[in-house]
Parts: sequence; C-alpha cells; structure tokens
Amino acid sequence: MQTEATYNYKVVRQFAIMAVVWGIVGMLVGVLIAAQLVWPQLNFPQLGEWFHFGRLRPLHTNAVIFAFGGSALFATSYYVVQRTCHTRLFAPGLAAFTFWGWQLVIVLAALSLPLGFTSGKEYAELEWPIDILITLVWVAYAVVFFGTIAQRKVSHIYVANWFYGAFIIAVALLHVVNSMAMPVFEAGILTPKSYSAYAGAQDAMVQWWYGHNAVGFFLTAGFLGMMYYFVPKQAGRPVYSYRLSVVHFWALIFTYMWAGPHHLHYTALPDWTQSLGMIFSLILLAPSWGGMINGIMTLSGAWHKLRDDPILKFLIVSLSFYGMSTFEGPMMSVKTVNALSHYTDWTVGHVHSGALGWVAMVSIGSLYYLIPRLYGKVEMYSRDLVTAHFWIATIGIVLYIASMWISGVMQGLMWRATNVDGTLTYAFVESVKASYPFWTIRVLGGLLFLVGMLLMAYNVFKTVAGAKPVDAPVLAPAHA
Ligand code: HEM
Ligand code: HEM
Ligand SMILES: [Cu+2]
Repeated sequence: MQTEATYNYKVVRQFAIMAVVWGIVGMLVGVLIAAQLVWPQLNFPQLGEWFHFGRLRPLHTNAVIFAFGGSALFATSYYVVQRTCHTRLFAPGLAAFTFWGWQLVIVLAALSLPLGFTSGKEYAELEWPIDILITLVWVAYAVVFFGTIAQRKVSHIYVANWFYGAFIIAVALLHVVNSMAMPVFEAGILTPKSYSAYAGAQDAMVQWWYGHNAVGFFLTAGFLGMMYYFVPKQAGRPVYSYRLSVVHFWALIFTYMWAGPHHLHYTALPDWTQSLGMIFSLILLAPSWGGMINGIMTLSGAWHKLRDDPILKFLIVSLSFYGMSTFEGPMMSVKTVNALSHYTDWTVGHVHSGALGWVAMVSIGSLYYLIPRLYGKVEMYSRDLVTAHFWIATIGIVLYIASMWISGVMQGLMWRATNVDGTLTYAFVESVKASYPFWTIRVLGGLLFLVGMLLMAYNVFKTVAGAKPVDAPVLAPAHA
C-alpha cells in the first residue's frame, strides 16, 4: 500500500554526489602529501608556504573525514531514517540548511588551512568562526534527524538509527567541549585566532578525549549505522542477530569514551589514566568484533552472492578491515607495544586500514547502492566498473598499509637500537633514508585508490546524466 507523499531525496542526492566529489579532492590531497614526503620539490616552496606539507596535511584529514565521510554520513542517515521510520524528513528547510552550511564549512576549511589559520588541535584545526558555523549546522542536523524519528509511523526504532543518533549526539558534545577557546582580535576579524580554554596536560587530555571519540563516533558509530542498513539490504537477508546489535551498541558507546588516553602513553598525563585508557582499549575489542561478526554473518545463507555482487564485496571487505583495525588498535594501546609503534608509520598504517579499509569502503558500497535509487534506476550504469573499482581499491589499500607496517616497525626498531656502549646505533636521518622505498609504495597505493574513485565518478556521471531525480513514495509500514 502506498500513500501520496514521497520521501525527501533531494538532500540525499546532494550529499551523495558531494561525497564522491569530496572523496576525490581529499584523496588527491592525500596522494600529493604522500608524494611530498618522497619528492620534497612538490612542496612548491617557490610559490610560497601555501602548499607545504604542514599546511596540506590538515587539509587532507579534514577533507576526507569531514567532507567525504561527513557527506556520506549525511546522505545515508537522511535516507535511512526516512525509510525505516516510514515518514518524510522533518523540517526540509533545515535539512537544506545542513547541506549548504556543511558545504560552506568545507570551502572555508579548504581556504583557511592552506592560508595557515589553525587552532593547532588535531582533527579540530578550524578556527572559532568556522567552529560556530559547524555547531549551527550540527544542531540543525540533530533537529532534522530526531524530528524525523519523533514523527515515525512505526513504534520500533531500527538499530541503524541508534548508531546514527549516537554519532550525532556524541559529535555535538565532543565538538563543543574540545573547541572551547578564547578568541583574540590582534589582527582584526579577518584573521581569526584563539587560545584553548584548557592548559597543559588537561588540554592534551581533552584533545585526545575528542580525537579518540571522533574515531569512535564520527569514523565508527555513524558508519556502523550505514552497515546495519545497507548490508542487510544488499544481501537480501535480515540482520544476523538483532539482540547482538543492541548489546554491541551499548557496549561500544560506553567503552569508547574511556579509551582516549592511549594516545598519550608515556606523557605528563597521570600514569593511572594511561593504564585506564589501555584497559578500556583492550575491552573495546569485544564490542567492535561483535559488530563485525553481526555484519558479516548477515550474509549466512547468501554467501554465493559475494561471488558476483561487487557492492557486497565492498561492504564485506570493509567489515574485514574494520575487524583488522579494531584488533590492531587494542594491541597498539598496550603500553609496551605503543613504546615501539608511537611516532612511527605504524600509526599511519593503522589509521588508513580504518580510514580506507573500513570508512571509505563501506561508504563506497553504500553509495553504489544508493545513487541509482535516487535517480529511478535499478543499478549503476556499469557493474563491471564497480568490480574494477573494488579490486583497484583493495590492492591500493594493501600496498598502503603493508608498506606502513614495514616502515613503522623498522623506524621503531632503528630508533631504539643501541650499541654495547649505550650510544644510539642510528642517527634519525638514517631511519628517514630507510623509509623512502616504503613511502614510494604508499604513493602508488594511494594513487590506485584515487584511480578507483575516478572510475566511480565516471560511473556515477553515466548513471545520473540525463536521468530524472526520483523521490520514492512513502511506504506504509508492514504492521501499521
Ligand atoms: C588516496 C587515499 C589516501 C592517501 C594517499 C592518504 C595519504 C595520507 C598521508 C601521506 C598522510 C600523512 C602521513 C604522515 O604524516 O606521515 C595521511 C594522514 C591521514 N589520513 Fe590519509 N590518505 C588517504 C585517504 C584517507 C582517507 C579516506 C581518510 C579518512 C577517511 C584518511 C585519514 C587520514 C588521517 C586521519 C591522517 C592522520 C594520521 C595521523 O595523524 O596519524 N586518509 N594520509
Ligand atoms: C578497538 C578499536 C581501536 C583502538 C583500541 C584503537 C587504538 C589506537 C591506538 C593505540 C592508536 C595509537 C596512538 C598513538 O600511539 O599515538 C591509534 C591511533 C589512531 N587510530 Fe585507532 N584504534 C581503534 C580503531 C580505529 C579505527 C576503526 C579507526 C579509523 C576508522 C582508527 C583511527 C585512528 C586514528 C585516526 C589514529 C591516529 C591519531 C593521531 O595520532 O592522529 N582507530 N588507535
Ligand atoms: Cu584512540
């Protein structure tokens, strides 16, 4: 049975297309900074300081996490919440504001970071006027999302919405607390600058409470929401265990909050907080793997579909990388392991097995499911191109993270090696020299991943060009 009203897909379409665009931009900057580490001339010093590694690195992280990942999260959450609540999006005007507001944040980030404006807080570099805009967009997002839940036509709230909801609330809390700062107007309003409201070890603690939970809620909980909708949909099977999904939800959000100090091992932070962070990180393996198992086992009885469905390949491989990085993370949070891994490329490898393997792969799979449906098509223009994208991306990730593991462990071992008389065996620069081959392999891996994204852009273009945007009718719930 259908009613007259249709879902609001406009904002979903806008965010979905921009996710592809920002993915390409962010990864292009990623490839550039990876290449700068191998070929320093690519810092273009003769042009000024704007393209230096130090300016472009935060541009890369902001573009991939908040522009690419953020747009994918906005698009999928707006789609999932309407469909699972059997109702149109609440406050469409506010939803439109979240789209244009978020794009403005991204453009301001792309301008202000190369110009050198930064608060100096990792993953929260943007200066205070942009922080205020982010807060406004985020409050509007919460109103739209929870307003839609409030007007749902079914009593049940599907578990994907729990994860999206936790992501929205936690990110609001993290952003507001971590960004507390005193603005200063030394050089006028057009050159924003501020000082953190916290000092010393407290500032570090707040920063990594934020940074770690940005991983837990922005890069994990939101994408788990994606997983809980798109994996069952594409597999044509119900979630493996609904009970496990609820246990995994509460365990995950409770445990993540306490693990931040693993970013500050062997620092001025009190020792007991470091041990607490380590222990909660070890516990975190359990809910993380609960989620991975729930996603992968959703395929039981439908494993054969994995053979020729490239979208499922993206989704299931993303879960494998999720499992891998959430095994690696607890291991790296053990203080003795961290003594080796910290400051090395191992961390960067860990980051990208999560970021490329999990975040990017699950987003790409979900977007391939989503985009044709937003334009009244059954599937993407070319399934073969999706398959090609999958293999190119997977090889790219393996090259990236395997090279970082090797260079990371090598750096860690070289830095701690001592001669019999107690002096260091290697000068620092020798470890830099030894890292070059691995940095070159990383450029190649990143380039492959980027090529995959370009195939996606072409495929998306061929799918939507000439197609009419279609808003599907709101379905009456099965048990009204
Ligand atoms: C073509 C793909 C990509 C390439 C070539 C690439 C390359 C890089 C490079 C060279 C760095 C700096 C490493 C260093 O300072 O030694 C970096 C850092 C980082 N990238 Fe990427 N990246 C890519 C995709 C992504 C994606 C999709 C995400 C997130 C969803 C991401 C998140 C990050 C983060 C969080 C850092 C900071 C890591 C840290 O501080 O430990 N990257 N990336
Ligand atoms: C059980 C889950 C996880 C645990 C316990 C964990 C633990 C850790 C540890 C111990 C570090 C190294 C800290 C250091 O030495 O500086 C780290 C770094 C990092 N991890 Fe994880 N990790 C987990 C999952 C993930 C996932 C799934 C992602 C991405 C989607 C991720 C993204 C990052 C990032 C971005 C950093 C680098 C932060 C920085 O220094 O800039 N982690 N993680
Ligand atoms: Cu962490």
